[in-house]
Amino acid sequence: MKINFSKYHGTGNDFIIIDNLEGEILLQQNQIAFLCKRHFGIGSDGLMLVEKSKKSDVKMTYYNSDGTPAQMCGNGIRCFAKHVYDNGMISGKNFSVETPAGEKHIEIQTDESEKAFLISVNMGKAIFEPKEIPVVYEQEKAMDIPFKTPWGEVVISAVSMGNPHAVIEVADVDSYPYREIGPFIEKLEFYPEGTNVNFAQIIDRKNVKALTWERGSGLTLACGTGSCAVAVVLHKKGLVDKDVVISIPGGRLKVQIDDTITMTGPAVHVFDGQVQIPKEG
Ligand SMILES: N[C@@H](CCC[C@H](N)C(=O)O)C(=O)O
Repeated sequence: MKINFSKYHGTGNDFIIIDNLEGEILLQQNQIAFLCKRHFGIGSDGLMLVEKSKKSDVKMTYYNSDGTPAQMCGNGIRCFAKHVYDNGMISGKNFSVETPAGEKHIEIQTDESEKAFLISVNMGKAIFEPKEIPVVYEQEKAMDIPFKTPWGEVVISAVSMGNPHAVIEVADVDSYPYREIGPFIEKLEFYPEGTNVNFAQIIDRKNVKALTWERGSGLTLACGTGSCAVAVVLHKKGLVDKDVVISIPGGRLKVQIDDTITMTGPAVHVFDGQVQIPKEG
């Protein structure tokens, strides 16, 4: 079977987007993993299907590069929003997207030439209840929990942005052993569904440098939900303001904390193509 796809990135977090408004495309885990595989497939951090929604304007179904589903993707939803907007699948610059993490609201911000193109997503509320993240923890909030690792003690704050996150404050992201500690924390039994792992270095009250080891995708150049998780955890601890710029290897994301959290950043269309899908199994 051959299918059409589009390739996007949001601050270097890259995605394959496939239109499935007719519901004819059913991809197995190994097929998604093949498409996302660098050097062998198209290559991406994740894959999204555009689907019909009964309650919102459109529905986003998201998969990590290993083919596992995830509830939400912050960079992904901006790319998804640009795709459905540019291809006339929705009308207007404000619309809603159904995700497994609830309905998200999009605002496309353009100048008249449509050259300056930013997308804001209302990401909803951050979730701190241990059972809802989920983490195995009996107290009210799983903040500042120490864990022993082969590379020394690591202190984690757990939060959900619709998907699970660990936030670890570090003195210097670049020299931190994130390649070892990321996959170790991702698979801790403390997170029964696994977790995304964010390393955060506070620059000042409005700027944080961060890096994310993503559940199901590994090290990426950016993570939108991870950037929100970093901002909200550091704000809760009184360390940063309500408006924070998160600098990640692929660019910068603006996070505004209010009753709900708004994330703003770019989305870039890279190319379109057609690909032969390998057999299931
Ligand atoms: N890249 C994403 C998050 C994608 C999902 C994540 N790996 C998970 O399994 O929860 C983002 O920009 O938020």
